[in-house]
Amino acid sequence: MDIRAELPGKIVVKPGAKDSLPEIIESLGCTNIVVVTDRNLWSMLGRELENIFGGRGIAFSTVFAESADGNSVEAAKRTIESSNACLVLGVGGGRPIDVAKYAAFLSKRFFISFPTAISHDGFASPIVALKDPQGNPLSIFTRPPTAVVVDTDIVAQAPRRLLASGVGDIIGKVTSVADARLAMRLAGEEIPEISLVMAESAARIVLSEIDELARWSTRGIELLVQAGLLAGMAMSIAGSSRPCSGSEHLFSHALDKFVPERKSLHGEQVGVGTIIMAYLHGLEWREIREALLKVGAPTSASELGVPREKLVECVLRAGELRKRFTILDAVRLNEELVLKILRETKIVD
Ligand SMILES: NC(=O)C1=CN([C@@H]2O[C@H](COP(=O)(O)OP(=O)(O)OC[C@H]3O[C@@H](n4cnc5c(N)ncnc54)[C@H](OP(=O)(O)O)[C@@H]3O)[C@@H](O)[C@H]2O)C=CC1
Ligand SMILES: O=C(CO)COP(=O)(O)O
Ligand SMILES: [Zn+2]
Repeated sequence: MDIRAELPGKIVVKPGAKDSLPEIIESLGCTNIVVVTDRNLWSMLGRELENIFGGRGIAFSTVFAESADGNSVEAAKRTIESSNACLVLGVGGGRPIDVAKYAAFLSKRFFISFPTAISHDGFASPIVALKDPQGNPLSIFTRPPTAVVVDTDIVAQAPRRLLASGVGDIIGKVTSVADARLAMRLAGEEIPEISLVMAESAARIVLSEIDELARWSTRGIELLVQAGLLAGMAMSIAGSSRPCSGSEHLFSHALDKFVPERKSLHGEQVGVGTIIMAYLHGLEWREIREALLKVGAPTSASELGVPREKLVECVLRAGELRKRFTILDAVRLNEELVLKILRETKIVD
């Protein structure tokens, strides 16, 4: 099948990578940028970045995106237009990066992704994940980042919970790829093999090196970043999140929609969803559960902070949220069977 894809133009992953930002910005012919971040992260990094940009005559405006919604994107767009910025730099976790990525895309500006934590693979992907007015997932395919710059010194200092969430999101590729292959077999869908192999490889890196990751060593952080880069590029090549988002993500999106009061992170929800969907696929769900336990990611409803009956509802209704063929379209679930699965996989008592 035809492939027509863009990938990130530059990738820098190293300790102190923040110092590479000026040369990358200048290489794009830019001297005036907008930084999209949030107040806490800017209090942590703002002075250093100010010095780095000031020292090279790079002018910048800051936009604080406390939530990833239309208002934040519009505010960022207004600042981009009013300052006639050449480029948008996203600094932070998933929310600021999504707002920066989408505002840059809509304003037709370069976008540099500078994640401060690897809590999922959005830092390296063309995807912006918003919600429609009914709370359904809106997976918007924009463009891959012009550059991905990951300062492993900064990411290594991120709360372990965030990094464990990133591990969960990457492990989810075990079932997202299984769903994609099922869709090709049973629903005649065409998906580039290269994108599936890249997504599978991302999960394999994390699963085969889980003890290194659990130490949160420099090498462990680097492996998580590399897995995220592979996943992001897989989506760029596939032209959608299909290789990296299957039934395990539908479960996560169902939690977002039907349990709005929850406090769990995307990758944490995906990790638990992967246990469930691996069971449905007849895959080795115990390996997945063990890996999540090793990095301290949630493996149960109580750790997600979701009541049992809500969790059952989310499994039963996950398939409603998106027209994307997954294992949920190939099995007939009911409350009793879902409870049996949740008990057998130790997600509920
Ligand atoms: N584009 C994509 O492919 C995807 C996008 N998403 C979107 O991403 C968002 C979820 O992203 P996620 O990262 O899980 O959650 P958040 O963006 O909400 O970040 C979680 C927390 O991480 C904190 N944080 C980030 N970096 C650091 C750091 N280095 N040190 C200390 N705290 C840090 C933030 O703190 P503070 O707020 O105080 O700065 C924030 O409270 C949602 O909007 C979701 O829709 C989800 C999946 C995929
Ligand atoms: O989270 C993602 C990949 O990890 C993006 O997936 P969605 O397209 O389901 O938002
Ligand atoms: Zn994800």
